[in-house]
Amino acid sequence: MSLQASRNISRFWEWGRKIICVGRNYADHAKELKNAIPKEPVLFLKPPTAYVREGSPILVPLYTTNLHHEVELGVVIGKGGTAIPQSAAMEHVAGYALCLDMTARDIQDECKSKGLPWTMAKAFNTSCPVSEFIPKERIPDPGKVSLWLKVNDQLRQSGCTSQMIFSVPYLISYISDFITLEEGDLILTGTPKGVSAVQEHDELQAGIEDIVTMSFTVDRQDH
Ligand SMILES: CC(=O)CC(=O)C(=O)O
Ligand SMILES: [Mg+2]
Repeated sequence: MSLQASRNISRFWEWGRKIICVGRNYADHAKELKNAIPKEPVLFLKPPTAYVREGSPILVPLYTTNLHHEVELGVVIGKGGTAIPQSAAMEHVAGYALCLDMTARDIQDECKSKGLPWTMAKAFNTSCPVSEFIPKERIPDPGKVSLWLKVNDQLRQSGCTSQMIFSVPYLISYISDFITLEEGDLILTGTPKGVSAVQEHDELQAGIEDIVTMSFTVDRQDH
């Protein structure tokens, strides 16, 4: 198979591209963590080694006792660019994915209090579970879709992307002003309220309306 033929956007997680995450993009979540409502997007990165797919477990790092789920809409970039105007931003979207931004909340709190970056809290292996690729046509308006997440059949998060402070086109334009977006990059757009801790053997299920669902088990890292 030629290199060209092996690069299928519906398997974007295999491409080794950037995962750019937006934090505090829902006022109700910023409030539950006692964070200020941001005036500009709060950004951080995960490496491609953070990806995990259904069938493999989410691993709790040895150094945390408070691993949280954050359900988020992911935007898959189909056409790269720098300084993309908001008016053209949607032309750069190939599709979407349902994502979890797994967060070691105790480590994040410690980093925040020391003024340190969140890398240990956000970027560890398996910190980015993703669903199958959702073609762009299946979500005509990314500003109007509902997301939910259950832990052991109990609903923990339920929100709508209409609650986002910064819209998908705004985020694409804002990010591309200083990080060149490339085909296969993923943008995580932030989480609504309801984040909570998960334990070893928990079953996580999440979905976007009747468009996609996914499930993961939680396991402890063994070394
Ligand atoms: C406080 C956070 O962890 C920010 C974040 O990731 C979010 O989705 O909001
Ligand atoms: Mg998040």
